[in-house]
Amino acid sequence: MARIVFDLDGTLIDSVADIAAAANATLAEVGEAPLSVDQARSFVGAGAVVFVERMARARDLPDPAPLVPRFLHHYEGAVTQTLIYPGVEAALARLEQRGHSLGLCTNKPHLPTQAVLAHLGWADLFDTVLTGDSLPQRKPDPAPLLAAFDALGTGPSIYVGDSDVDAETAARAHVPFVLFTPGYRTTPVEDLPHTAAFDDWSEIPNVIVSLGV
Ligand SMILES: O=C(O)COP(=O)(O)O
Ligand SMILES: [Mg+2]
Repeated sequence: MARIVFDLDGTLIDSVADIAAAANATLAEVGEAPLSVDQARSFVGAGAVVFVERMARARDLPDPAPLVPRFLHHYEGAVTQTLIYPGVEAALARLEQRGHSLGLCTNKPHLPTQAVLAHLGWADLFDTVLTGDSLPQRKPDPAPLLAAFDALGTGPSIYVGDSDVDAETAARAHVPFVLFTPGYRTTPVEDLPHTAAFDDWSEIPNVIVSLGV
């Protein structure tokens, strides 16, 4: 049986509306105009600090540092607009029934990750959870992904994610990468290295079988 690790934002959940709301609450506090949801989506993937750096650049703010704690404060409980992609829960239940172990490796910080997992009733769904601040390194550094696989014991490894950062992380960790194409990637599918791709969660159990694990 395999160790299957999943990314969170843009892979299991569509959370950009909550992230944009936290960003826009932050910008409002410093008298700046809001981001569009599309703009916010294009800034997600490399963690909260990089998100704030991109947001500050978009508003010509020279120093992102003071915005980081403000953004994290608004982000902590930002769960109400987040949606689970259709078919995710049935697919994860199926994989678990087949005996695979399931982990989470996200660049989302610990507090909003815990908040959204609790909100969705997923607090006990994953056998291990690595967040953007669990280790000194975050994706695309392979360390958190490798730590997630280690925590799941032994067996073949598969990483499922949506973004350019995820593709690079998997390549650097030397593990097969399964790409969820409707997520938050900013690069065409054909330009992202991947082992397999899918656009509907009902396909994932068969995709995993096709990888021979
Ligand atoms: O917080 C981010 O930037 C991205 O989170 P993810 O790694 O779950 O896609
Ligand atoms: Mg993602």
